[in-house]
Amino acid sequence: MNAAASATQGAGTGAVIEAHRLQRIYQIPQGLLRPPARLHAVSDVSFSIQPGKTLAVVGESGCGKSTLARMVTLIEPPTSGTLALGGMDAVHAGPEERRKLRQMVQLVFQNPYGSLNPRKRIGQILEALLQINTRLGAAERRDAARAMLARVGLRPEHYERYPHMFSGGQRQRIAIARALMLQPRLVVADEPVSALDVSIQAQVLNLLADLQRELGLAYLFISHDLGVVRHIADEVLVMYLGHTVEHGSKEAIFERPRHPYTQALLAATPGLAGGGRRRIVLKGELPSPLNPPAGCVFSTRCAWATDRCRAERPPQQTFDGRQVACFEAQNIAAATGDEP
Ligand SMILES: Nc1ncnc2c1ncn2[C@@H]1O[C@H](COP(=O)(O)OP(=O)(O)OP(=O)(O)O)[C@@H](O)[C@H]1O
Repeated sequence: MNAAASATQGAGTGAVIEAHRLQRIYQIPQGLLRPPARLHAVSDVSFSIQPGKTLAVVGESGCGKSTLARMVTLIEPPTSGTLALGGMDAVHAGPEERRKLRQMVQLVFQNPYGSLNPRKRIGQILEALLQINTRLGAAERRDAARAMLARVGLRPEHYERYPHMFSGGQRQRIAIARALMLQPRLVVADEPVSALDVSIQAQVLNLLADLQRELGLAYLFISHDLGVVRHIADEVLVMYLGHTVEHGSKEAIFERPRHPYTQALLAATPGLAGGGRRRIVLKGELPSPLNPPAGCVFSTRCAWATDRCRAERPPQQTFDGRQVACFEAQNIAAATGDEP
């Protein structure tokens, strides 16, 4: 399939986003005498999200989650691969199409304070988006901003206040309000609750779930916290060193993880280790993406790795109702008495 044909496939499936074999390589300067090194931040990641559904992307720091978020929100182009938003090709879009695409997908960050102008009142911050992107008059913009504040659980008087006058949870509500002002279809939430107290986390997650139900939003939810992901995800994509190692329904991933890395992540999360499942403890450091292992990228830390794993990269295969990139998945399941 050529790039343009592949990028419009979301139109037929009804998916809000369809990403196919996304890759992002950074060129890292090595001084005057050596050519730049190639850092594979994201390699060959594919997924789609339907309206009203949440795909969570999980993995350790440095595995490429934020790079993926920047590609999906059109901040950075992929080095290769295709991306369609609402059935429109987002990689080859012209300026007018890009404007439409940018409204279709919005980003919520971990630390909203950094992105809220401290000198602007909340009402101004929300209205500015409408002023730039719509033809609404001043009164309509004001009504829309007030309505959005109410929708995210803030009070009308908050309209006149400045960002520093809010708590962390309230600021995240403002960031969500701002993300929704232009009626996006996809919200990319990059660690949206990691900076909040646990009790506040639950409130913000409930708000996101309510808004998703009301508005039919698709979420790409990026988190290293599997406890949070278990509450919000429909599907989970596990990344390691830029690669998808496992991708499936929340139930498949949490109840019967098949990749040793997913198993290790779950084992490391209190309360999620799972009944009689064998604990797999991660050994060693995350390798440098500038010098990734040959073969399976997880092979240097995997207790099950064979010579083949160290030499050959495992392709994604369907096993027990999910995609998993592991030559040994079946053997591990058999050895641990956990066969499908
Ligand atoms: N602009 C850039 N230039 C060069 N390398 C980059 C750039 N952005 C990210 N990287 C590298 O790409 C890899 C993936 O980074 P990324 O920030 O996407 O990971 P992450 O999973 O989001 O981590 P974290 O949770 O710490 O943000 C890392 O090795 C990082 O150093």
